[in-house]
Amino acid sequence: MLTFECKMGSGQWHVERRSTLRNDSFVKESGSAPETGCLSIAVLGASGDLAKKKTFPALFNLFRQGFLNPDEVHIFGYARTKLSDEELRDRIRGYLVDQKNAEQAEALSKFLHLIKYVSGPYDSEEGFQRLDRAISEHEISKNSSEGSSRRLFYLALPPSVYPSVCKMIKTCCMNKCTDLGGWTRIVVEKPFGKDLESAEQLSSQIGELFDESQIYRIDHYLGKELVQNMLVLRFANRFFLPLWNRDNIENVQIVFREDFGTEGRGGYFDEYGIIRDIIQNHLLQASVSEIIFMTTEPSIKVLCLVAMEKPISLKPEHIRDEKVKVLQSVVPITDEEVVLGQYEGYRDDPTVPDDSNTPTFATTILRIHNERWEGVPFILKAGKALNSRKAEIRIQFKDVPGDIFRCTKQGRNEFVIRLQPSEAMYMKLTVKQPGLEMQTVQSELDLSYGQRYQGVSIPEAYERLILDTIKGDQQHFVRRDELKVAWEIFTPLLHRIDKGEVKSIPYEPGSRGPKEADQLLEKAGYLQTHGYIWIPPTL
Ligand SMILES: NC(=O)C1=CN([C@@H]2O[C@H](COP(=O)(O)OP(=O)(O)OC[C@H]3O[C@@H](n4cnc5c(N)ncnc54)[C@H](OP(=O)(O)O)[C@@H]3O)[C@@H](O)[C@H]2O)C=CC1
Ligand SMILES: O=C1O[C@H](COP(=O)(O)O)[C@@H](O)[C@H](O)[C@H]1O
Repeated sequence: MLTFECKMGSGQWHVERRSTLRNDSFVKESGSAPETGCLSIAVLGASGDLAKKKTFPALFNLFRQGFLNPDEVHIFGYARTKLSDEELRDRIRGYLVDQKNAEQAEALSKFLHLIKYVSGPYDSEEGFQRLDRAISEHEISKNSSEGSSRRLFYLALPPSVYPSVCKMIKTCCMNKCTDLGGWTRIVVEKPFGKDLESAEQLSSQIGELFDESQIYRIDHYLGKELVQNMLVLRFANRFFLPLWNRDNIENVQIVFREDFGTEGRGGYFDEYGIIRDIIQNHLLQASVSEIIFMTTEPSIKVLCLVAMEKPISLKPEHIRDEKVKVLQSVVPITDEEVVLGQYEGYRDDPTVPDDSNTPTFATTILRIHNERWEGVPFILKAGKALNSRKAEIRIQFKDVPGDIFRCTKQGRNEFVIRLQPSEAMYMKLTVKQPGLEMQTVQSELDLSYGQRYQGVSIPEAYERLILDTIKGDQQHFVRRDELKVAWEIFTPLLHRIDKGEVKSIPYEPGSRGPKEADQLLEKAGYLQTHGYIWIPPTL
């Protein structure tokens, strides 16, 4: 159900519930078919941070909402740490649910009973044979015929162990036959490699073991509600079609900000930095293939969805083809269009070297050499320990030609897609200031989800993507060629940073980042609206 609002005579908002307007042709086109049969989900690295904070909570939410049928599903945790089933359950319990919610408490207890833990190393057959036996016992207990059972392996592990783990799965844990629709799929987290060469090497190692259709490279930004809305927004609305090009758009910004630092992940982060952690993946691309690579790199993925041409259909391969094309049109990044920063205090983490140049902030401009986007800067900005937490896409339009109101100084039209928090889309526009005088003022047309879709819970990105992997829908995952082009764009810059040729400028935690980044934006043509700020409406 969706909620719709209408303004009543009293000036009160009345919230009306109507059935969701579902377009079944979309479901058919996207190629996912319903599947049934025994489902075993193995979370490898179950003792870790991602597993407890994201993977198990997403599985629990799917279970609670009826997407994981207790008559078919079993969940296995696997890691080296020695734990009993009960100890694993105790570790994750607090992350799954609001303990005071009685309704959820009952579901929680049922969910936890579906979880079994197997301990073993990542590079020896013995542990994986035990995992296979545990899975087989479950399949037998459910009377599942061999050919229909489904096995999903979620690698919540550091990428360094992906090759050996994939080899062990292939040797010991594959679904024995697939003649009744059964399958084995692998979900892989980001970062998938450190540069073009290492990513390609990893792709080849895994590619020798699994078909692309079995690999799901996750980028959880592709699972965010408003990222998923991009195609609909762009291609189902007459408003946008004629405007979405270099004739009307001055610049595009894709921004990721966090108001906290690396918080205990300093060792990992220092090896990768903000470009590999956020920009090269989340902000840039928007999907790659059936080993499921769960990557969390939002910038590149988001850029693809903003800049790509209309796909010939909604089939995952058609969408991913368009994404690859737009990435292939990105020209090499120049050092003049990059500002790096590192927050003061970052090196206090004992796992970070005292002389680290690793950026915790970066603004970089990408230029797309094609008919639609020539001359339009795509500004990708990501930073940790800044003054706010948000992720958004900001499309700034050109000034109105022959402006009789002389209002350009107040601000340009902007279309903003707020991915998080407080999901929203709003259009900043100039209107007449209400009153007797003819004065203009900045205002907005606002679609705030919290207000517009009251009572509709927006799924977590991981929930949606795990469900897609179960359904076999690869649309929102990263295909190998997409990953390759994404690395091609950033590898030369990353190598220059690694060699210390591009320096990170210190910035104060809780600030906007280095002032040089704002100067770069201004140079690129971004005009900030002064004296106006959008405030998410409260109910
Ligand atoms: N944490 C997060 O918020 C996010 C993480 N990711 C990605 O998800 C994956 C897992 O991340 P996260 O859970 O934070 O990682 P952790 O460091 O918590 O590692 C997960 C588990 O892997 C095992 N492990 C850790 N280091 C090694 C090693 N060097 N060799 C072998 N096994 C090791 C440990 O289990 P044991 O010792 O018991 O075997 C650990 O519990 C990574 O690829 C990460 O980049 C992506 C997005 C967000
Ligand atoms: O992939 C990652 O994403 C998180 C931010 O995810 P979000 O969904 O909370 O926006 C980021 O903190 C982390 O550094 C990165 O690895």
